[in-house]
Amino acid sequence: MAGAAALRRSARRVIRPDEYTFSRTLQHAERLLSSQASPDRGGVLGSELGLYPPERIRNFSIIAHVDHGKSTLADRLLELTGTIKKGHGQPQYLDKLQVERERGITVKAQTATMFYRHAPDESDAPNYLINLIDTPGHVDFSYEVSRSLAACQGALLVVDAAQGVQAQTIANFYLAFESNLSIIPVINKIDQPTADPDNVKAQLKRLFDIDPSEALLTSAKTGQGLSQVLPAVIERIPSPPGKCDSPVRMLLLDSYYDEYKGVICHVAIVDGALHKGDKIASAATGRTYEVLDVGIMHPELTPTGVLYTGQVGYVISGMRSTKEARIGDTLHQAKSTVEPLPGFKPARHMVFSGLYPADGSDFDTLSHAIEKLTCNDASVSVTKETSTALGMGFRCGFLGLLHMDVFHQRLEQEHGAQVISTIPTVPYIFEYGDGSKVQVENPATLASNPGQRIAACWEPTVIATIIIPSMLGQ
Ligand SMILES: Nc1nc2c(ncn2[C@@H]2O[C@H](COP(=O)(O)OP(=O)(O)OP(=O)(O)O)[C@@H](O)[C@H]2O)c(=O)[nH]1
Repeated sequence: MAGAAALRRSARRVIRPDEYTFSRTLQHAERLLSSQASPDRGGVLGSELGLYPPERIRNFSIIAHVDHGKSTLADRLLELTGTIKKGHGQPQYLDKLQVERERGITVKAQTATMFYRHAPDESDAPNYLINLIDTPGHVDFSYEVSRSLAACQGALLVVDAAQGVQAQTIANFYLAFESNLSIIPVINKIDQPTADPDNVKAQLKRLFDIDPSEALLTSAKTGQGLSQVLPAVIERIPSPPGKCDSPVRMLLLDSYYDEYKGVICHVAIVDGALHKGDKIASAATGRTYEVLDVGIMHPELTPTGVLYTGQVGYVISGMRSTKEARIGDTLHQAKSTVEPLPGFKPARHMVFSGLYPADGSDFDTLSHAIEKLTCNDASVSVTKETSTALGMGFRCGFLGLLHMDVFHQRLEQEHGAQVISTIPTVPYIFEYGDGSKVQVENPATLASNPGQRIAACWEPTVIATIIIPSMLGQ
């Protein structure tokens, strides 16, 4: 235990006259030691999490237009806090899917817990627990963004210093604004020769009424200005609300299926504490489960045995399929009655397409692949359909064309399915002479002779606001 002795020594070296500092530093070292001794119990962080009451927790998202640098900024923050090693050789760490890496886009929101030391505490032990949620920038995935924001009290609004405010900056700003989040503007990529931070500050003032003095100027590439980011998170974003001594109540943010571990739910603990072995119930289905494993994303699944009020982490509770893990559901202590949390707006499917196996005999393989993938992407709707030309297949609803493309690519890459997809269509509503209406997602399902006259037909329209630079408007 030479390492243990060194840790103890380093803990003692930083002892200050202040007793609180002393005990925290020593406790931190002890936790590290116990984790080294029993890594499988979740170690480092098990009982250490108890050192972070809600006032020492910050939960925030990074929101931005696509490619403005969210994932790179997230990498830098993870490095700054020692959550990942510098030069870990895997840029955009939180972009884990192959499709995300190939296309350079974030598709799925990801969470990471960081431990950070913020003045005025004098010890060198971390004194804040910060949960960072990296969200997708493309409009098709705004459903992921709004879900993530429900677990946050604040957001970094990242804007490219050269491109300025773009369409998704506006859409994401309003998502965060409507969720009452504290917004910290971050003007990123100031290293670029065409960067014009003053112009971006003026845009932020004009469009969102953000005081220019609030903007942080950063380069996630060179590291310039990054040291201001986490202090701003701590000083400007409120701590999560919640009652520590109430029975446990948590919001189910996301779920995915792991071949070995089963359904893994991401949760935000709103009230109380959740321990391994606890019995919990779903407010949506009434089913009860035993907590088999619980922990944080640090940045990978790290068992801790417990999660306290205000913390964000994962729970494994023997759910068989992600259909049981309804996103937006409230999980709570079994046998207690609790007020369910508000949940989320359901996903609205904008585009429908038929998916068929390239070889008709592979229907079962495709069916299996779709089932597995929808376990990790609950925003896709799936119904079976049959086409005279293509045989048995599925009609799937997506949030947009990019979402459809990404789903298709994931089916092929992650599940080895060979897929033919039909031309995407939008849902239509037909109204008959008697006033009855029918929504049609697949042209084949519209009765060719319904026995009545079609009085009207509607297709989706959007109410759009077009914002263009004033130069082009003249
Ligand atoms: N010059 C410069 N380039 C940057 C900076 N930050 C990020 N980039 C680059 O900008 C590109 C997009 O960065 P990402 O971090 O993937 O952007 P994102 O906002 O996460 O993109 P999505 O996940 O698709 O929404 C990458 O090529 C980065 O290397 C910066 O501060 N300066």
